[in-house]
Amino acid sequence: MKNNGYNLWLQYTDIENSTLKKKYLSQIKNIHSFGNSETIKACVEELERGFSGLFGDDYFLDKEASNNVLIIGTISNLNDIHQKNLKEDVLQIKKDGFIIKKIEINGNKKIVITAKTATGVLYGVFRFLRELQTNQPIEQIKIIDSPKVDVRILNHWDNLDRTVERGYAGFSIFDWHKLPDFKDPRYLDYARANASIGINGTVVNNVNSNALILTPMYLEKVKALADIFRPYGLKIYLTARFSAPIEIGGLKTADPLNEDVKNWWNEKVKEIYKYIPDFGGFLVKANSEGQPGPQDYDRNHVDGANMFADALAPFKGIVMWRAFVYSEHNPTDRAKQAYTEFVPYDGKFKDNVIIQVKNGAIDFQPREPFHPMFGAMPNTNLMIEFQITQEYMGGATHLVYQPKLFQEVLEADTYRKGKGSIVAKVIDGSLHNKKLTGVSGVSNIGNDINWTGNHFLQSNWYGFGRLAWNPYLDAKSIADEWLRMTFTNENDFVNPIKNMMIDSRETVVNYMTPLGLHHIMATNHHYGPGPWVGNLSRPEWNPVYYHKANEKGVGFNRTKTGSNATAQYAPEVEEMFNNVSTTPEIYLLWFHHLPWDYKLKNGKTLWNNIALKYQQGVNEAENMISSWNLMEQYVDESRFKEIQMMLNIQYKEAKWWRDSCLLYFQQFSKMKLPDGVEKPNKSLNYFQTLKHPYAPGIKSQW
Ligand SMILES: CO[C@H]1[C@H](O)[C@@H](O)[C@H](O)O[C@@H]1C(=O)O
Repeated sequence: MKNNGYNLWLQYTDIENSTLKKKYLSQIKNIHSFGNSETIKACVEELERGFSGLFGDDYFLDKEASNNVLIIGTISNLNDIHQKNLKEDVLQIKKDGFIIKKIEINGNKKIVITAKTATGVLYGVFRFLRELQTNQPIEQIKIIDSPKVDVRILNHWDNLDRTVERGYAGFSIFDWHKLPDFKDPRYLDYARANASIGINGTVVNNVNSNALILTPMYLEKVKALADIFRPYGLKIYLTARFSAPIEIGGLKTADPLNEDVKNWWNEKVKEIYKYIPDFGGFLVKANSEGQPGPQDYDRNHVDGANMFADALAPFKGIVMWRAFVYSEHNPTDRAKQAYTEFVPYDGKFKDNVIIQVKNGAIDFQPREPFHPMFGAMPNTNLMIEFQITQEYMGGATHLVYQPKLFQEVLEADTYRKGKGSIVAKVIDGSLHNKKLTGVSGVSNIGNDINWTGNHFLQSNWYGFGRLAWNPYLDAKSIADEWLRMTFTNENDFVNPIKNMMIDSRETVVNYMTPLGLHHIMATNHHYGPGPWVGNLSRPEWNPVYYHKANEKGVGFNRTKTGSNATAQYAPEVEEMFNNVSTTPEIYLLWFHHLPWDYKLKNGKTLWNNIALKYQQGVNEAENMISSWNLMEQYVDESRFKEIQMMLNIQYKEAKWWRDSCLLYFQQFSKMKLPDGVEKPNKSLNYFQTLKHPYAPGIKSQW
């Protein structure tokens, strides 16, 4: 049968190593489950699904067996003897954490999967299945693991008409037209996939929000989804359009300090909780890119966020208030606006507000320095937002393994409480002892059969979830797990392809935006190169705003002699970025405008370095094809070929990037290309923005 990738990393294919399979089977003779909640039922179903796949025809349960059995249930539902045995271990788990442990009671061996909550048990079940999928020994199994972050959430930029803003994997999986009556089985698989990596929340509609989602007709539909997701520990959240009281409430204003407006939201929230008693709360994009917000009424973000917080607090709901704000009021440097608008209000937001900050201060570039807001608001809850979908990284066509990018950000040192104050500590709340923490990711999921448009980009959904659970994990080991579960345990496949994935992030930086260049993608749709003049309606929608190339040089001076964005970092970081010789070269042109003949550490000119990086990126994209071509024997035909075709497009487009950027910048540098860099193919009209025939992922017209 063709493998169409629908089963993601939950392939549960027959374990190839027959000795290992036998060993597993001898230790799992029966499943004893305790408790009968929907979640515990889901645990048993998942185990059965997993076992029948992994063990194939050899799978059968011996209903009589009491030795070598699997015990499933929350700790309070297990019998006394089990509870006693696990007393010490239970002290180590937090929140939805779990224990998987081999124990022996009266000569009977058991593997216990338990937790304080049923959702924790489910996480343990998926973890146990992962151990089998990746062929780990289970004789002495003892795994105790807890999430380090509270809210681990996907943000779907899905519109009610099923288009997906910046989505490249088809239409939205949420079929609002057929809901609530038609419950697509895919909703359940979506919940399973999320639960398997510990994702516990989802915002099902776009931050560029449509107020209709808050009307009864839509709330019925949202409720249907919530009911399907609930057993999997997946909470539903919605975006709240700030002007909803006017649009669907008939009020004349949405002023957050107006009593009628407050009452309207209070009532609306009550209504939502009638449909969905465990509703998670709101995500709000306000006063950004034309969205309505409190500033329309001369109020500030605190006024706006706290209004929602008050309405949600009685139900324990939260408000994720986005810090991605920029507007024409800040013409010198868009990178500074979020910090300027939020940091002065530190400590003013209510406890159930969490400020959602993109990983960098501009916008999900292939590489950005960490956002200066991380660590700068010690008295405010603050979460990180990553973009799993690849708005600025070739849509779903380019293989870019993003956990490497996520890890780079999480490991960056903010120095806010001295050396070692890394972003991960801000995010898990340990740096400033935060009560509410979160990690969000803009989903790359659509209704394509393989969910993410490209088989390999499933790893970004997977890796996002793993890092949200534990922001200290290593991207390489995540890739290892994912490859084994998704394809095969053959080391001759896993090792080279893992390296290919790990290197893919630097490759995309090389062929798109080396040495700190950024936002030079084609204007509006952001697919392909476009360093030339783009959308003129606003300066910061124009790539020339970001690279500032002229005869004298290239780069954005953000030091104290320029926009002074560096001043938004802790003094140690500020100093490092202000000084060109201590700025890591990967961020050079992010912070400095430098002459074309400026010498880098390798003694070569800036121009030559730029050119060589573009070439390197192309070479690496070509090498990905050769690495993949050696793997035919390990992968089913359909996935092998689909990936191969994608890699060929990526290589073609890497050349497109190299040629257009070098030809464009050469007009200013007026320097020759160094040896080793292929001559751009001038016959193509490169200085034109790609007119995409159907423009996937275009911005919606709100
Ligand atoms: C949802 O809108 C998006 C917009 O499409 C995108 O180009 C930009 O990256 O960010 C916005 C945001 O994050 O709000």
